[in-house]
Amino acid sequence: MELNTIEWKGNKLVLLDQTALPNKVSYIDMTTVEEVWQAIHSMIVRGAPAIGVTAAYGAYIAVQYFDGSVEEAKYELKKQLDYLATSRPTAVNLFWALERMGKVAELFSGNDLVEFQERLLNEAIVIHMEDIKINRNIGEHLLTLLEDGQGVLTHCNAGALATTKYGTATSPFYLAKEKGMSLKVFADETRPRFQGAMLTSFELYHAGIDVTLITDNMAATVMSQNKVQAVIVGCDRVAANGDVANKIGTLGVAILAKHYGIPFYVATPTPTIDLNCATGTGIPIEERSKDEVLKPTGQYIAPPEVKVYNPAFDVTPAHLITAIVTEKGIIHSPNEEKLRAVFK
Ligand SMILES: CSC[C@H]1O[C@H](OP(=O)(O)O)[C@H](O)[C@@H]1O
Repeated sequence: MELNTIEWKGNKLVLLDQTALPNKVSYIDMTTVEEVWQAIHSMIVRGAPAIGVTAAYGAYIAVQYFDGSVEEAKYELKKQLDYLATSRPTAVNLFWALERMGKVAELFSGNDLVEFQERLLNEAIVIHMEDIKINRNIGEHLLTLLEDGQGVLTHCNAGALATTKYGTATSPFYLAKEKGMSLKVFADETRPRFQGAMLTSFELYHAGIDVTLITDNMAATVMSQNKVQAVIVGCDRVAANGDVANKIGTLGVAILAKHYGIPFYVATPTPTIDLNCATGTGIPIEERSKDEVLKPTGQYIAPPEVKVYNPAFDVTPAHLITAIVTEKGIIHSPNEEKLRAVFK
């Protein structure tokens, strides 16, 4: 089943509605910047790389039909970049992509509005195409750390649905299948939004990849039963010292992996590394609505009035991470010196 998370079709952005999966495969056209903002905020599109690519197209859409001078278009774009930056706070790819779009405008010195608009669309398409290459390269590097027949646990969805193809944490699973290797994937369901159940098990099953869905509280047991030889997760922001923000529950999985002596790998596109953020304590952690916890499937599972704490991400300290794997290579025992070297 070919699923296009994000597609630029002629003159509009088409997004796969990830809130409807796995029961319905449906697509939504994005023709205004407000629709793009809402799609990111409501998680119609989610996953750090996918958010970045979507925001880049959103920046173009914001001035796609603008009528006025280039200077006025630049002013409008700046306003809309700031607006898109409020859609979600944790995945740094959002801000990285918006900054790239802003740079195109800053460097544009012409007076031709159509050329200005074309430059912006072209940058969004470049960011989109780069994402596909980045993910495949991450998969190639991760595959060197795995052996045929191994069990690999993943948390949340850092899959093709969180990116524009292959995924980051799931990239080695797709490449292994291409190469005739077989990996056994254990996908945590990942409460409270169930990205592992609704998205990871869905995409891997339909790709013919051996995937077993487990509840979050089964991770310790499958590790204790030697079913897992590696853990691979995605990330939303890596701090300069190697601390990693990822979906809530990742920290617990990392602690379990350390306890059982299982390598814990973080699949990391370099745009997700934020050297301006010194440590994990500086990463803004999104808190989402109490209803995501109270009503996971529409029915209350607890008293509606009860207090709820719903941080969407947690931070795994660098010392629990065996390696951060980027499209440029493998960073064993990550630290600031090694992360900064990636950009030299
Ligand atoms: C490669 S996707 C990174 C990351 O994004 C997901 O969060 P969300 O579904 O809330 O956007 C999850 O943390 C993934 O690991």
